[in-house]
Amino acid sequence: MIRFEGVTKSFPDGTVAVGGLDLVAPQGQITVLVGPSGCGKTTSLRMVNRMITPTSGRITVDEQDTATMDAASLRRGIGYVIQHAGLFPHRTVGDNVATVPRLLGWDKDRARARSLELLERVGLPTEYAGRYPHQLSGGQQQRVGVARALAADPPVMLMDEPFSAVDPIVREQLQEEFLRLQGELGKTILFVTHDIDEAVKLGDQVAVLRVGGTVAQLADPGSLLADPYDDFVADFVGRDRGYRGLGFRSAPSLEPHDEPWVLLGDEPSVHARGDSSWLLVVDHDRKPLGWVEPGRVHGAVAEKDLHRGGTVAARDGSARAVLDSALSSPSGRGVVVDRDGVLVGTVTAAEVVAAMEGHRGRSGPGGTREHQGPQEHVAGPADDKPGAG
Ligand SMILES: Nc1ncnc2c1ncn2[C@@H]1O[C@H](COP(=O)(O)OP(=O)(O)OP(=O)(O)O)[C@@H](O)[C@H]1O
Repeated sequence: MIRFEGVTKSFPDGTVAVGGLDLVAPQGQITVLVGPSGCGKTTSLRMVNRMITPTSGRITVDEQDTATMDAASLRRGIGYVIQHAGLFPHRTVGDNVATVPRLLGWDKDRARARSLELLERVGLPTEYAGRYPHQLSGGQQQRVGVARALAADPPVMLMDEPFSAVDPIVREQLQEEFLRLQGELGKTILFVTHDIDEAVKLGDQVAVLRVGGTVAQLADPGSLLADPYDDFVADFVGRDRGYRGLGFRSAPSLEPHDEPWVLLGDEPSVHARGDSSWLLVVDHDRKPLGWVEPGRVHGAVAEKDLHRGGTVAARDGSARAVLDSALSSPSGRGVVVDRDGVLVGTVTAAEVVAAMEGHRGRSGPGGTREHQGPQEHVAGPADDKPGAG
């Protein structure tokens, strides 16, 4: 656990980068610091491993006051990942990953074995151990950066915009893999980003900071999108937050309809066509492949006949995924599958919305108000807030 208690940082030129930060990053969770440029995210992060010394206040890591610890050993016990990975250019990838284990006195063979294990873990071929950083793509370098931070198995990780310097597709892959890895490792992570979408995707909790380095709101991602504390947070969280917030609500319980289907390679029989101008195509495991217009298919259904635009939603997935499957389906019927990807049936957007409205009627508007407010306590009544309601 990382705890900030009334932490401030003023630089000699008078800039107050952090103006009294109170925040707890709980054990085994990802806490994201997000906010506009210059709001003190990086400064806050770097005070944890004492690359920057706080002006006042206290930071503890697992209840130990960092100010009383030896700075070098504090840093060795904390994984640190930065934008552009910050790899040593003249050291091989393997040696980069082995940096902290070697500093900790591990022998060469053990450090090397650990290095190879970690490269595999972050999805890189072990042959890359012999390469130099410039021989890797940006995304691969970031993976090495993560491997290096994990090398000595630190319980705490600080990550400063680690995925910002790569293109959106690679970034998404890195985020997915990071979440998978965290699912296995359960580190206590403080993660800095300026990208609210990244924050709500990765954070167990998200702290939105104001310029001056104070917490405007600390909340889980679903609550942040459903109930921003004030106009600043609402603006920062951005447009489409109602729709994006559905990503954090479970799919409403509704019974999908049986959907007629045809096997790829078979001819659509009159029975399979049903009344619709669209027919669902599945494989031998009854996993959906796409939709066809039976009137345009001559003979057996072939790959080239398939419309693949529709998304597929897991029955126990998010409300957003189920609604999207209906909205993206050419037939207007969203495909719902079970955990193995096997067809369960279809739902329409109107049915999904009706089910969500029914649920809202039972639970009241606005979702939860837990986790709201600037510093971990419930803020004043909603009516007092500018722009509330
Ligand atoms: N060494 C320094 N001397 C003076 N001011 C500094 C110093 N380092 C940072 N600052 C100022 O402190 C404030 C916070 O900087 P910080 O880098 O923590 O912000 P940030 O939220 O990480 O920003 P960004 O998203 O743009 O990286 C900024 O106004 C910055 O200019």
